[in-house]
Amino acid sequence: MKIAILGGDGFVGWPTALHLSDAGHDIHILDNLSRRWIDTELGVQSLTPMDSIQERTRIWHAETGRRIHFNLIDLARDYDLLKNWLADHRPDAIVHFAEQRAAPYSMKSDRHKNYTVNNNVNATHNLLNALVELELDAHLVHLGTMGVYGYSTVGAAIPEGYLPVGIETMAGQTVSQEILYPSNPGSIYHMTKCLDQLLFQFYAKNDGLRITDLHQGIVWGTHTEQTRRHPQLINRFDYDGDYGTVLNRFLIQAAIGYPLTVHGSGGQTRAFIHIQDSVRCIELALKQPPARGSRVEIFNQMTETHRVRDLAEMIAAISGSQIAWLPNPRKEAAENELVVHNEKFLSLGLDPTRLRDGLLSEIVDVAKKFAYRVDRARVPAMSAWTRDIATRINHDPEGKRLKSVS
Ligand SMILES: O=c1ccn([C@@H]2O[C@H](COP(=O)(O)OP(=O)(O)O[C@H]3O[C@H](CS(=O)(=O)O)[C@@H](O)[C@H](O)[C@H]3O)[C@@H](O)[C@H]2O)c(=O)[nH]1
Repeated sequence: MKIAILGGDGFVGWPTALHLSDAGHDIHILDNLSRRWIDTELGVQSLTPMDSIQERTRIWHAETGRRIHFNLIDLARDYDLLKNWLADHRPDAIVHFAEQRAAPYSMKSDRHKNYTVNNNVNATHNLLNALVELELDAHLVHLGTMGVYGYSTVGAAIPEGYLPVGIETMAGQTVSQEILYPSNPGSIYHMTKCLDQLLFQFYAKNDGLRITDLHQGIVWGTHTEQTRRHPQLINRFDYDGDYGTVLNRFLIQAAIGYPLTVHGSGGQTRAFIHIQDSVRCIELALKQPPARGSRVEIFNQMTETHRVRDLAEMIAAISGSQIAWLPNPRKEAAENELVVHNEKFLSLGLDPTRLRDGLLSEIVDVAKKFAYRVDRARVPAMSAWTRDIATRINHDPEGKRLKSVS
């Protein structure tokens, strides 16, 4: 297939481009390189030394003889460029990662909220709009998030996208219907993915677009089979307080002897998936396009759930690290249960990488190898969800934002 990978320079986009190229597909990356600009804005860099996208694709060609094409296009702002590119290339499938993906970054300031909403919603809408206008019947696979479901304290199992409900009619009868699972975002970033869901629902219904939405959990790990092939193909690894996700942060913190930064009681339960499984799931989803005219296909792209404090304790036990119990900069349930249905990918043959299988080698191979590149000052998560929380954190009497270390 000819596949366009929108956001193919990012943390999941790049290994996906390599994986699909390796599988024989004709890969075209469209990216505005915003993630690299945001590194510059924040004054941080990937833990792993990362080459330019042009250099990465040159190395891939030298290693494999296969070409990955790169196009500098901003989906949210360059509608005509996007439309012209789609008209010229008419891909068979499109994988859409081209959104600002960090919840703390989206909550940093009013400017960051605006940027995240404008960028994410416009990128998705421009794409859908162009597909209709060009009568392009490409299968669109979108990287959504488990965070659209929210983290209720009720603890009911989360279905794959749709919830069966009984609605009482005027005549007093109960009719059953399947509705999109009610959105319950926990950040501006997560909210944009909820808005995406509505855009997809409308365009699938109105124009018959074929859309798959992957509700992905927190990705951990760095390497995939293809990124290991050459040092310059290495994936990015974020450890800072805005873009680093919890498990990868704990791994690098353990490697540099920094107390593991648990927010609140660490009772937050979240869904996880290894980067290798993430790229496999995308390939599986591409092989299962929904029929034209059918509703949006939704998969829960996660393989296991963990409580934050259990992860911290597991890594502390392996590495001897201390745990720092910090006031939570986010507004989120202090404790939640999470049971998630993910049978669709398992039935398509996904054989999950379990946390325990991959954890130690991740610490040794990546975190320790590149620990010298860490700026410890960029480890704390400083983005507060509300003004009240910001005030509370900034007026921490100990001046260290630390509740206790154990
Ligand atoms: O040092 C830290 C960092 C995070 N947390 C806690 O860990 C949980 C997860 O935080 P995260 O930063 O790992 O994940 P999140 O903000 O939810 O976002 C990440 O995971 C999402 C999947 S999910 O969480 O919605 O399933 C993706 O959509 C996003 O792109 C990705 O950045 C939160 O309760 C947070 O308070 C800590 O305790 N300590």
